[in-house]
Parts: sequence; structure tokens; C-alpha cells
Amino acid sequence: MDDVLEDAWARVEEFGRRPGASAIRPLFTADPKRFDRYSHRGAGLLLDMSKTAISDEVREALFDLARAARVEQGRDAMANGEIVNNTERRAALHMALRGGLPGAGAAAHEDALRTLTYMRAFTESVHRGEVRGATNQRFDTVLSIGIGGSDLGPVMVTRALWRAGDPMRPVHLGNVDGHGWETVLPMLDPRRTLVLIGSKTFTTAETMANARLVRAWMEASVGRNGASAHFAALSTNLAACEAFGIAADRVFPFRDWVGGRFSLWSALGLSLALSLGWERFEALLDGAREMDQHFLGAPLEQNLPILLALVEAWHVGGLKIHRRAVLPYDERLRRLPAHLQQLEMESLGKSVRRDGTPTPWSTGPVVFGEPGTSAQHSFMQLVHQGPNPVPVDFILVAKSDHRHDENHRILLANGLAQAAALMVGRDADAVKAEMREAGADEETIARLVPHRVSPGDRPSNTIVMPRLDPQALGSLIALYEHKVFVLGCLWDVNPFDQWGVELGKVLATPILRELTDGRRVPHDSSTSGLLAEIQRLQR
Ligand SMILES: O=P(O)(O)OC[C@H]1O[C@H](O)[C@H](O)[C@@H](O)[C@@H]1O
Repeated sequence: MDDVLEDAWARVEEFGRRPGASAIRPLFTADPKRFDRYSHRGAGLLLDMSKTAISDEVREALFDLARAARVEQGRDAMANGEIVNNTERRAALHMALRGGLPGAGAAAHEDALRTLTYMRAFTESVHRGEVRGATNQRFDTVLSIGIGGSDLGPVMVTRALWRAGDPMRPVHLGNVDGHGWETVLPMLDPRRTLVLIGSKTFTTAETMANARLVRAWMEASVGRNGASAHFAALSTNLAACEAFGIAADRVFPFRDWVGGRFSLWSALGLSLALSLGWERFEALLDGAREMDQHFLGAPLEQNLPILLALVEAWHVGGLKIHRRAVLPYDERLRRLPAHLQQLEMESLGKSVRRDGTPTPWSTGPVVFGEPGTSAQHSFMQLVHQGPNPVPVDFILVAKSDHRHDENHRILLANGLAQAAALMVGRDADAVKAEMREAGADEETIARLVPHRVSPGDRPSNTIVMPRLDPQALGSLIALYEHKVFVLGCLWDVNPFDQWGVELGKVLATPILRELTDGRRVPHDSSTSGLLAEIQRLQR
């Protein structure tokens, strides 16, 4: 396989070195039907990849790459519960949480269904006021404690879908920074607050510190005995939940085959069910399942997650572009870039292949983003005119859920215009003509032309969603999850582990000890110097 994969990459790289490899405009000139031929639908979404420099020849080379990487076989192995997370010796069965899989995936779904059924019963009991707090008041707020994969997905979905009047008010506590707690504290009435501690391992230092903080606050209000009525845990580590004092019937388990950044569909999504209502949580899962079915069934050439991954493979491997921006043109998706940062960078920021040898190719790019149009007024200058291209994913939502039609038209017009402007650019002649038309004098024109030229040929994908509802959001998130898996195949890296985050955690322990009791421990001189400065300022 190695030779085949390396050969396939070599071919993509060779296309990337050809003169004019990054030109997009000539592809539109040569093919009036380019949009039709380079946009695809699946699970209710449309992906337009026509504004990239992928020619028919390059596309064939990318399909060959997908075949060489055995993407379809890898996908089927994942769905069948095989050990695709080879370093941790685990399956990756997040699709099974959504149902619709055959074989081992179906068995895993049966298992997940037990928790989902329990989550539903609990959610509905809370909403009906049958499950109450220690002072017999109904819960109206759900405080979720968790970080990373146990925070970003649920926060992103909450921001996207929660509306005033929904069953419960969601509040999230992720960062260990006490200012985070101080910020949410005024929003909370302990007597009406249900606290969820979400942690796959139930050992994450920040989450446990916040959990202890919140437990002390709750005990101070409703008493030691009463506090347990206010807590539930979402975890794979049942013993640690028990040791923390969570009642057994308040532990919502999930399996180790659910990766943290793929876990919002599991018990970890309980905050979503509680705040949005069970039906909308289920619709989210339905949308994801629809994308799963598309991913599992659509041919390579029309398979949205595979195509999205191939575009990235082309940018990183062919054109050597190591960054990407995500611009959702919907304020409600403002935390989507943060979720994708974790999903993509934690999964694909790797430098060794699955067998531990160095990757001969570059892997995961830097991902960042902000909602449009706000992003246009911050970093898009660099995307339009900076020396290095930044491919963009534009996400457009056709129908809004408000009545301010003019605002929505302005929003959409801007999203479409940004993508077009990046691609078509504006050359010196066009700038001169526009300036003359506007009555500028020749001196001003000569002075400003170089500043006003936009190079064009800057690539983007556009994803169109019909509406931002739970179903479409589920499909969108699953699209990116599967894209990440496909890139794992193409780059031959394990997208389900994250060993790189370990070292920092290890080094934090002696530093914390030093900050706590002042006993010096040897560090590099920079760390020692900074520590000394902080301690001096604290005195
Ligand atoms: O869910 P937990 O076990 O608390 O883990 C929370 C997060 O912390 C870890 O350090 C990883 O980087 C993340 O992948 C994980 O989602």
C-alpha cells in the first residue's frame, strides 16, 4: 500500500508544481458548466467546490489518491467497529450513536440506545418537574462542566439552536480560569440548577477543579446531603463518577469507542437534550445519520465528505497551503470554527503515520474562523491580498429564522461576494478603469493601483444549508467529522488519538506544586524566569 499511496501523492504533488496550477479563472472560462460539474448534494446540503483550482485531471488524480488510500475500505472498517484507532486499540463508532449501521455498528447502536432511552426518560422527567432539586424546586437551568471535546461540540450546538422559551437555560463552564466561573455565577440560582459534569475520562484536571468548585457552591446553598440531587455525570469512567459522589442513577455512560471530539451525540449531549428538548436532540442525530448514509453509500465521485477531504488534500499536498479559514454566514454558528479547530487540528495535527514512521507529506492545516460578515472586517484583508492564499469554507444558510429580510439579504450577498471576489480578483486595468470612472486624477491612480489590485484565483468551498435547524446542523457536523476521517486515510495518520496534548499536562504538575508551596523545581531557564516573575508580581 505504501508505494501505491506514495505514488498517488507524488502525482498530486506533480500537478501542484505545474505552471498555473493554482489558477481558477481559466477553469471557469473553459467550462461554462463548471458549477454544475463541481457542486454536489448530499443529506440536504450542497457543496460547491468549483471555486478551487481542481481541473478534471487533478480531480482524477485525487480520486486515484482516495483509492490508493483505501478510503472506502477504511470507512467500512470504521462502520463495522474495527480497531481504526490503532494507538489506543479502539474502534471509532460515533456513527453507531446515530443508528443506521449494519453488523457490529448495529450492535453498538443497541448498546448506545440503552443510554439514549435513559437520557430521554430523564430529560422528560426533568421537564415535567418530576425530577427536582433539593428544595423541591423545578430545574430551569442546566450548567455543563467540561472542556475540549466535552465542551466545544455541545456549546457550538447550543449557540446554534437554543432560543428563548426552550425547555431549560444552558450555561457552560469550560475553562479552569476562575473568571469563567465568576462570569456565569450571577446567572445561576443553585436551587434551580442541574449540574452536568461531562468528562470522558473523569480525570481531566480542569474539569475536576471546576466540578469541586461548583459542588462546594451547591453544598453551601442546599446542604451537603441535598447537593447530590443537583448533579449528574456523563462519562466512560463509572468508578471515578462514583468516587466523586455522583449517584449511580445519575451517571450517563458512553463507551471508549466514542472519541471526545465526536461525542456530542452520546450521553455527552445530555445538556442539549435538556436545553433544546428531546425531539430537537433526536433531529440532530437524524441529520447526522442522513450524512452517515450518504458517506457510506454515495460513490466516491459524489461523496461530500470525501470530496471535501480531497479539496483539502489538494490544497495542502498539491499547492502547499497549510491553513484554512471557516466563515459561517450565520451568527448562530459562531462557535463552529472553535469546534472545527478541535475536530480537525486535534485529529490531523500529526507527524507520524499509523505505523509510527514519519509522514512523508504535510498533514493537518491550521484552521481558524469567525462568522461573516464580521470576519470581513477583521482578517479577510489578509485572505484577499496577503502573500499566501488561505482557502476558505463559506457556509451559507438560505432561509433565516427571523423577519429582518433586508439583513439576511445583506448577509447572503456578502458571503457570495467574498467568495467571488477571492476567485475573480481585480487586476490593474480594472482598478484604473474604475478609478477613472469615479473621477480620480492620474497621479492618484498611479499611486493607488498596486494597493488596490487583488490577485484573484484564491480558492474557496461554499456549503449551502437550507436552514439552520437541528437536522441540517447534524448533517453539517457529520460532514466535517467524516471529512476528518477521510483525511486520516489520505495522510495515513490516526485521527482518533491526541498524544501531543499529554506533555503539557505532565509538565503542569511540578509547576502547580511550585506555585502552591513555593518549593523550587528545576526547569528550563525561561520557565524558571517566568515563574519567578509571576511570583514576584503576586507578592
Ligand atoms: O472528556 P475529557 O476526558 O475530560 O477530556 C477533555 C479533553 O481533554 C483532552 O486533553 C483532550 O485534548 C481532548 O480530546 C478531550 O476532549
